[in-house]
Amino acid sequence: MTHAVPIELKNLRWSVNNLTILHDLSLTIPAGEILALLGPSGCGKSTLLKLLAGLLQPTAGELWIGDRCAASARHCDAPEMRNLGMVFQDYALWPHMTVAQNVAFPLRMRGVKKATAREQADAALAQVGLADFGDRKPALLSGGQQQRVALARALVAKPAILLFDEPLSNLDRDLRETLVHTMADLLRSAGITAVYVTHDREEANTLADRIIHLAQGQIVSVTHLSGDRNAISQVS
Ligand SMILES: Nc1ncnc2c1ncn2[C@@H]1O[C@H](COP(=O)(O)OP(=O)(O)OP(=O)(O)O)[C@@H](O)[C@H]1O
Repeated sequence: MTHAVPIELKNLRWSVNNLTILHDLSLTIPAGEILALLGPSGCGKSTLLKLLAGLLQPTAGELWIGDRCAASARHCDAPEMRNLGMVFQDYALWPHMTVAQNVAFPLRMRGVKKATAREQADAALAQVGLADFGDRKPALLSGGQQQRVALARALVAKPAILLFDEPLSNLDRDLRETLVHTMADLLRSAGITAVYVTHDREEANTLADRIIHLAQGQIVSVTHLSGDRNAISQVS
């Protein structure tokens, strides 16, 4: 079990070329919550994810991760200081490495010895249902299996936060349905705080504790799914 951390956005703004893309967002994501970000193309979902990851710096406001101000207009903690993992749409696996080497890579980068890293990679692969796939090359795996490898690679370093950018959008519907359940189970049992960007309302409904609906860089409504799964609050 990971030590989950809360995330807090305090009037977080991001502008580029005098254009404000995210408008002073304020939001608290409690430790261990799975939050889905839903909204039309161009509303700012990926931009918000990049601010959380440390790939962009806010123009104004503050981002708090746990009890630390991770970013503001004055400073920005590097991604590797934030104890987070990311899973992308295109898997981003290294083709020249085996599946196990891909999963072990974040551990090797931290100086974990080869044998220990392999053991932990095998355990992470077992978690995502790929126990026997460690010695294969990623190209020999299906899209759904490659995305499981990417998930194992994100989980292996035991991050406090996982960020997902439309991870299932390249897969067919049946696979998406299976994988979304696998992800929800893994995130809940690991107690990870997760932010999950998607276009797919059903996926968000299945996975998330809460859905934030974004439009034109603003939060327009919030749907609470745990407890009363139909409670929707409008944000004026
Ligand atoms: N570096 C940049 N320079 C100029 N405009 C940018 C830059 N990055 C993002 N934008 C603009 O910010 C807006 C939000 O982009 P973002 O990628 O966050 O949207 P999104 O909701 O993730 O869209 P999609 O669902 O299509 O991925 C878009 O209008 C985009 O063109």
